[in-house]
Amino acid sequence: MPAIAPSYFLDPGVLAETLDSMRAGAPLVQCLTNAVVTNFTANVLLAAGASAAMVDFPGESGDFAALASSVLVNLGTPGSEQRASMREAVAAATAAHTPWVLDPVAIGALRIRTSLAHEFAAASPTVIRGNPSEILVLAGSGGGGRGVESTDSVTAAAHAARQLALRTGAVVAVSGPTDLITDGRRSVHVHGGSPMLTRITGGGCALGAICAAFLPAHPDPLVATVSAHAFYSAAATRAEAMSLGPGSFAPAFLDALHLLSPEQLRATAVLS
Ligand SMILES: Nc1ncnc2c1ncn2[C@@H]1O[C@H](COP(=O)(O)OP(=O)(O)OP(=O)(O)O)[C@@H](O)[C@H]1O
Ligand SMILES: Cc1ncsc1CCO
Ligand SMILES: [Mg+2]
Repeated sequence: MPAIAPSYFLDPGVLAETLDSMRAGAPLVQCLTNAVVTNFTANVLLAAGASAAMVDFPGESGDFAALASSVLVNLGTPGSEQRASMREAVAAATAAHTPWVLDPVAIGALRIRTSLAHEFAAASPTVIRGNPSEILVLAGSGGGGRGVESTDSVTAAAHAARQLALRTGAVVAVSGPTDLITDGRRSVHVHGGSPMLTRITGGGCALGAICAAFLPAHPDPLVATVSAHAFYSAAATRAEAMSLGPGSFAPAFLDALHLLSPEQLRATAVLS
């Protein structure tokens, strides 16, 4: 199999329509996410036009997963109570057909989150989103990155991403300078973004929440996930142009998520 699969052509007009329908639907995104990025993630969702609810306690998370538009399960700080909440939310989301996103943060050497990620990957997530090192671990062909950071390239994880997608039935999204989104048969690269997203915390974690926000907006999860990445990248490019460094990038990014129009997304998105 070649390192890079033939690209699937997606009309940029579809990205614009999906952004429009995400905002029109104002999805309620339940986030079970890590303690570092919770506030930033909620702000990113609100700026984009979605709603956020960090309902992550046992006894509540399952009930809420049945009502939410979509769910994010991010393994960044997986304490025992959060692990119980996540299991409850995954079971309820599955029963209620609520789409959900798995972000297997920093798996590899860390035993608890690595086995939890394998458990959840086998529970039919709609999307698995991670950096290249995380995707390689989940596919069974890597040892992990450096904490939450990747030590592998997107190209090095491309084959593993397709295999993981075919095995789990999930759309797999791999982030980096160029993002790769695949369902195992179709692959799309999203260019753009900003290295500033790696100089603030939560650049990848909030992208997982945006993927969850877009899932109810299009029936094809590959199209929804590509639209989410293209939107996020376009906003980051615009924010970088308006900022001096990480400190001013973060609020400029929220502004750009709020201001970016479907027409601007259609005109500036670069896919291959
Ligand atoms: N060099 C780069 N140029 C442009 N965009 C980038 C670059 N590196 C990462 N990105 C973008 O940053 C976002 C986060 O990707 P990254 O791979 O850093 O996630 P992550 O490692 O999971 O982050 P987190 O620390 O939140 O877990 C994505 O939108 C990606 O496209
Ligand atoms: C820094 C950090 N540590 C655990 S989760 C997290 C947020 C970025 O992934
Ligand atoms: Mg990450």
